[in-house]
Amino acid sequence: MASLFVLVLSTCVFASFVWKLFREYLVESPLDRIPGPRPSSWLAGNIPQFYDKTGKYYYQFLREYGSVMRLSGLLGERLLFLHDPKALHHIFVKDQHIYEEAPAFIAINKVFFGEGLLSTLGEQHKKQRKMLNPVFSTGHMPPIFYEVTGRLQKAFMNQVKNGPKEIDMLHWMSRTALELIGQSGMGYSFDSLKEDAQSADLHPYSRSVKRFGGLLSGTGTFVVTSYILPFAANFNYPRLKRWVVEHIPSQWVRDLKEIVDTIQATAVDIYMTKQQAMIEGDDGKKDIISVLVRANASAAEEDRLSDEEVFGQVASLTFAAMDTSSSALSRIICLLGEYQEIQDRLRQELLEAKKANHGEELDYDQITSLPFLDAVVRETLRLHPPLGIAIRTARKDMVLPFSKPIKTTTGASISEIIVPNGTTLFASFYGANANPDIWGDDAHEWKPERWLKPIPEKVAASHIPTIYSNLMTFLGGSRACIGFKFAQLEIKIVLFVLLTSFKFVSGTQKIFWTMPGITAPVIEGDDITHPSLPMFVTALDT
Ligand code: HEM
Repeated sequence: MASLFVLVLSTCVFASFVWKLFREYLVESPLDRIPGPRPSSWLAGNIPQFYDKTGKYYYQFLREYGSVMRLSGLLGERLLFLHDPKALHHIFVKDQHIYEEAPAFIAINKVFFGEGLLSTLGEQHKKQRKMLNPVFSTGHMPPIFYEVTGRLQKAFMNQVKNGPKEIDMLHWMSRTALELIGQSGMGYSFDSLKEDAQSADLHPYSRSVKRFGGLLSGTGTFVVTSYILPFAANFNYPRLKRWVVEHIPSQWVRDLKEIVDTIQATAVDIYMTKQQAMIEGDDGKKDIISVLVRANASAAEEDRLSDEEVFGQVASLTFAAMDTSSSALSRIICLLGEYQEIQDRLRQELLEAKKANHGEELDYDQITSLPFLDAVVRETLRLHPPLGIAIRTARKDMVLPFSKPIKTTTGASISEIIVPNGTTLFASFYGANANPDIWGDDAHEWKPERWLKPIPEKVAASHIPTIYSNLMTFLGGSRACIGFKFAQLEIKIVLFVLLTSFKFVSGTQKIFWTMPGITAPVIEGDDITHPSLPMFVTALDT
């Protein structure tokens, strides 16, 4: 019986390939009749020369992801890489309703996180943002942030009280980020942040999310993520779906199922606790989901989210907040380990602010007004965006204009490009944030002090889709990061607490940062599915 289902499933997948190829190659697009240059091959080796002046981002991207790209090209996908500001403005702002989230991503998110912001499109997504935007602007977070970071500080102190020690910063930043979103987002504790907790003691959610990226990357999983998951996400017979999944004889499928189950079970647990608290009249909690549940209960009928949609936000927010913030924090501390003079200057600013505040923790206004802390955070998020790309799919034949002509591999100069319906577009945040045409010749250097001066006129005039400092790090337009203020505050408070107590020095091993997905540090020679960032930590004499 199980093999019959596998056979039916494979036939459906095969039929969908054939239909795709037929649609791409045999059905004429109106754009085919328009004369004009277009890449001779949408895939092949032309990607770096054609779309990337710097080369750096795409070469690494292709090295780590190249086989997936080639396979998707063979299957008839059209892929377009770009970072031109005008083109990006069209994709994420002007014509954002045409350039939608790639179907495979929406499907993966739906399977794993339910009906939250990460997996909805169009009017449903708009409705969810309308309900959630005010919830995020309430800014009650500092006290709980300090409670969590206080535990982190204690855990570090216990480890280094007898002298400097090499500590995996990524491990600790991930645990801290999860506990921060758990406590301030859901009023839920994922991690006690005890220093002696072993991997097996961590919350199952934490272990599951860590395995999620690794299991879903690589050529082997490409067909599943691009074709089977979209099919599964829209197959609305949950019992049958579960039965099929349980009978597929594959360890990989069993692992994925376990991850989905853990993420969903955690979200259910959190959501049910909230509902119960509401019933019992405990409605004073200020975490994001409690505020959302209350706002939803009193919203007009047409604006109200369903239970599935509120529940979907729990898993979506936890996932969206965890690895992004911990990646950003790890990168900043890694750079401060390399640039000791910048670490000293930053520490001095933080210690002076603490002293001026009589040794007390800084409130929201105080911490957000520290100029050098802000400069270090901005510069790191500019040059090293935790998420390197946004992927969109054109839902109509379009023509995409460039701000200045670019050369094709055949040597022709073009100032716009034809984008047929179905083309997948990869927008490079790194390419846009470090574009020398906008940021100047030192665009690729990490220089926090650039933020202490007025930003170049060209930056302000670039019209990059943005909600943060003319950078694409948190994107712009209707799908921009809803947690960008939360993330900045969290990063600043963790840095404040750690740098006023400890000194950080680079570890002995060489580190490189992976690029597709959320960037993560890996020791050179280690498997990229096991990221880590060992650094020497010393307690300060204060
Ligand atoms: C440094 C940390 C962070 C970075 C760099 C970041 C970046 C981004 C980016 C680039 C997107 C758009 C992705 C796309 O559409 O392709 C996004 C979306 C999102 N982020 Fe963040 N994020 C961060 C932290 C957070 C935090 C802390 C939260 C929650 C508290 C959060 C919640 C979300 C949500 C829910 C979305 C989906 C928004 C939508 O589709 O309407 N993020 N983030």
